[in-house]
Amino acid sequence: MGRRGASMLGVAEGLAPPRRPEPAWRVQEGALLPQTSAARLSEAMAARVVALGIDLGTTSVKAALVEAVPGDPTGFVVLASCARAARAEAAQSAAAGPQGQEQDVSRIIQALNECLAALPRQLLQEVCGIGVSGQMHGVMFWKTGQGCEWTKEGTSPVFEPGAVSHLVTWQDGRCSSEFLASLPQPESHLSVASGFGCATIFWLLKNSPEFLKSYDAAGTIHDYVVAMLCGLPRSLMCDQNAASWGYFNTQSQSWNLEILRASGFPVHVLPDIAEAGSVAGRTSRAWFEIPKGTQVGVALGDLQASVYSCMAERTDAVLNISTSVQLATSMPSGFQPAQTPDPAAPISYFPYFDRSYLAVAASLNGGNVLATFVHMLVQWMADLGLEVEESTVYSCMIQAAAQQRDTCLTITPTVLGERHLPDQLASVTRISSSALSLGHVTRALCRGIVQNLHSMLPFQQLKEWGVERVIGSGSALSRNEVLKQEVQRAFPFPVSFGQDVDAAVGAALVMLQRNLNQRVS
Ligand SMILES: Nc1ncnc2c1ncn2[C@@H]1O[C@H](COP(=O)(O)OP(=O)(O)OP(=O)(O)O)[C@@H](O)[C@H]1O
Ligand SMILES: O=C(CO)[C@@H](O)[C@H](O)[C@H](O)[C@H](O)CO
Repeated sequence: MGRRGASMLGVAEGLAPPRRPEPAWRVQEGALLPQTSAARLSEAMAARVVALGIDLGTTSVKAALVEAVPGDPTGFVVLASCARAARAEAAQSAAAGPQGQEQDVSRIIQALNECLAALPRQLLQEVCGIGVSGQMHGVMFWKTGQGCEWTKEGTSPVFEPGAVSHLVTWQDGRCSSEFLASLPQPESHLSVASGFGCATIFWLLKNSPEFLKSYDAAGTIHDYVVAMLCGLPRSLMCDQNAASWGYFNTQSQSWNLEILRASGFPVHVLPDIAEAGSVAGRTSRAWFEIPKGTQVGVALGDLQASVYSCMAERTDAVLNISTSVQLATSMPSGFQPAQTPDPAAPISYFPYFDRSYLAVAASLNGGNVLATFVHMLVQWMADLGLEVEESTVYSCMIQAAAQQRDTCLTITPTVLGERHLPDQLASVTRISSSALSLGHVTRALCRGIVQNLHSMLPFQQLKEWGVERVIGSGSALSRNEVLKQEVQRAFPFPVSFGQDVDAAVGAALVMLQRNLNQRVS
């Protein structure tokens, strides 16, 4: 993979993220680093290479310190990791109404700071690259030059958000079907849904034009963090995130500027585009114990970063269940999606690395459905005068469902609708008086999440595409035995379960590989 052309910013020396990344920089001599002499290779490998990966998720922030171990079968080791609940839901905005979903950026950065503070200080000093990923589709705004303030937390230098808006997340439902239908047709293979950055900006343009005048930069939450760490003069975004905003053409790697301008869209806030896997800049100051001048990668989509962390073979599919669900497999090299968006299609083609694509069934309804059920129970209990911790509810319901191996209760769990069927909400059928226990309901919810995914991408279809194995990731899956059982029951393949800091590890791996490539070239 070389330079992509003048329109791409921040593309440094060629990084070659492999299509099947797990053994990427496990040195399979010659395969990945063909011009490298054995002497230079062993010299490079002798030095310790540690990268920090960060994932700014919807529910939690995660950080992982990952070291390259060339002799190890996996090629890397996670030295330390940390996750912190963000608890960032902002109060309902009057303009957006109950469909709005916004998060408070200060809380997300606070959770990030807590994660960094919990990692071993000495290892942070050794970090040679920082990779960041996060919740795709969402948008936040800031004022260039005033996006943050640097301060100290204890003895550690940290930044705190300055002139920033809330983050309007991918779960935001303010753009109704009618509103979306009123927008111009994008020149892209991806259609535009509520919660996509450009749809949200169009909505703000129509409903809160004054709000937009307060800011001159926009990005995802992870683009914001990269911009603050590096002190970037303009916001910078990779094609993975740009595609998830809508009105971005992945073939020409450019925004649909003419279409957007013609509709009065504030194109000046759109980020510049960089190649996924390239370096956005270097830290402009020391951050915690990480030295000033450390390379920071352009922020990646959480979907792509999770897949990167665990898809090892061409015949693998990745099932990630965290707040939402994604089932992804890679398309053959050279694949190009049809250039017309199809809003009714349940499968999307998202850009991966090196101009390749992932075929993805991206369901909006995953762990968040279980979280909604838990909130409902906790609220009902409070209404009944009882107090119970959410974590207690999770463990009791998972235990109850583990003992309830089957159920006739059927739950279609689409409380958020789906992007291809926004108005089809959840339903419960086949309710009998003997199937109302906590175990029945939880089993039916977990089964429903998996069955809903199956309705979007029938698992047999994966077989036809040559998939032989499914790798499960995401903490809603790793923490829930019943969900794992339902996954194993539904897939006609062996399923292996990975780690729950997957996207953070994936983001770190991209930086590690880049660093190793630089050392040996
Ligand atoms: N105590 C618990 N036991 C089991 N599952 C839990 C528990 N607490 C939360 N969960 C599940 O984990 C989900 C959150 O997963 P995770 O922390 O991976 O989210 P996230 O990384 O922010 O998501 P995303 O990457 O999609 O943005 C919740 O939606 C819920 O279903
Ligand atoms: O789950 C998410 C954020 O926590 C999303 O970013 C998903 O990754 C995304 O919705 C999906 O992967 C693709 O649309």
